[in-house]
Amino acid sequence: MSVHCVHELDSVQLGKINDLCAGKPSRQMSSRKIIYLINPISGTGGKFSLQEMIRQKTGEKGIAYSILPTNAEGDYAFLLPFIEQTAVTDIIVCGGDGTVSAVAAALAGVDVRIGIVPMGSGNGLAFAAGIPKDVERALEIIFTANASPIDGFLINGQFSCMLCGIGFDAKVAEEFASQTKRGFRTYVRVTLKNFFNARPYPFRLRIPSGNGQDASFGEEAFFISIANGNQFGNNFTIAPKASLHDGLLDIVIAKKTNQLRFLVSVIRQVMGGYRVLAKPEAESGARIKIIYFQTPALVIENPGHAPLHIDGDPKASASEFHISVVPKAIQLIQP
Ligand SMILES: Nc1ncnc2c1ncn2[C@@H]1O[C@H](COP(=O)(O)OP(=O)(O)OP(=O)(O)O)[C@@H](O)[C@H]1O
Repeated sequence: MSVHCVHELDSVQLGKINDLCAGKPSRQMSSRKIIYLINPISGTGGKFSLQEMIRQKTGEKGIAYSILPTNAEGDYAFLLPFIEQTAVTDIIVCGGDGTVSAVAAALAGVDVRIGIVPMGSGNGLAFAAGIPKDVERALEIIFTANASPIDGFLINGQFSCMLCGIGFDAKVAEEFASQTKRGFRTYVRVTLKNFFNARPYPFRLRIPSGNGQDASFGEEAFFISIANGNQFGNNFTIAPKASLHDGLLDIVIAKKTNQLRFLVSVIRQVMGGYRVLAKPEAESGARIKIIYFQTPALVIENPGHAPLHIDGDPKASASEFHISVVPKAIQLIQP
């Protein structure tokens, strides 16, 4: 297979991937061909032993494979020619949500299986799908489990597969991205630091109804989460009723209140204490501190220019966000 549009790959990497695609499976070989993408900086652990385990386990299964590094730009379009000519059957992301998100964005709608070996700081999509952090068990799922479709969504044309946030959690994501050390502890430290300075932002939401009678309401809030998966990561389930494949987005609005109530209401939400509202607009002026509802699409006006993150990575914000679900966007290997 000759390859173009692969400026991210050096000649050694290109050689590896061409060998993988050119090789014909022997009688003992599986018909699967896997590309593992390893993020060298995600999470806290070194990735040397991971590479060793991948080599050992994938070799034992008789599956042809290649291991490549991820790239800081999050550009994975170079994978398409390999997949579209059906040579490569599986792309396995060894990294966190940011890496999964960038790979999924490039491969949405493409006929390829995507697997995850959770090696990030939060691993929200992997945990929402029931993929364990233990590398050996995660690899076993890749070898034995089926792939099934999960939704994604678009926010102002940018793809997300797990969760976007506008406001407080985006501020945390922004500061986290500039830390030299990643991992869970860094998340906790940065979250606590920002918590005491958290401030509400003004928002206006419009929820299309399909019959021309859109619901609309304004709200001051610390953050709005738009969730396809159920969590921020680390099993912190901000959208406890979310399903990865129901064609709906779970929207969580943490309304303006004092810092203590903000904390208590978020904890209550994580514990499943707030029900999903059929008419969220009816609750906007009420005492309830978390508004939780489900919708396939919505528009959020953001006049206070609250910051945005997409799947944990900070992104440029906007004064208005148009958000809609993309049903069955990717094929995820999951237990
Ligand atoms: N080869 C690379 N060199 C430097 N940075 C990289 C490389 N590949 C990816 N990145 C960066 O890694 C970041 C994404 O990391 P990732 O989301 O996988 O891990 P994490 O943030 O530790 O975990 P999580 O998102 O689960 O909290 C992106 O900012 C991306 O630019």
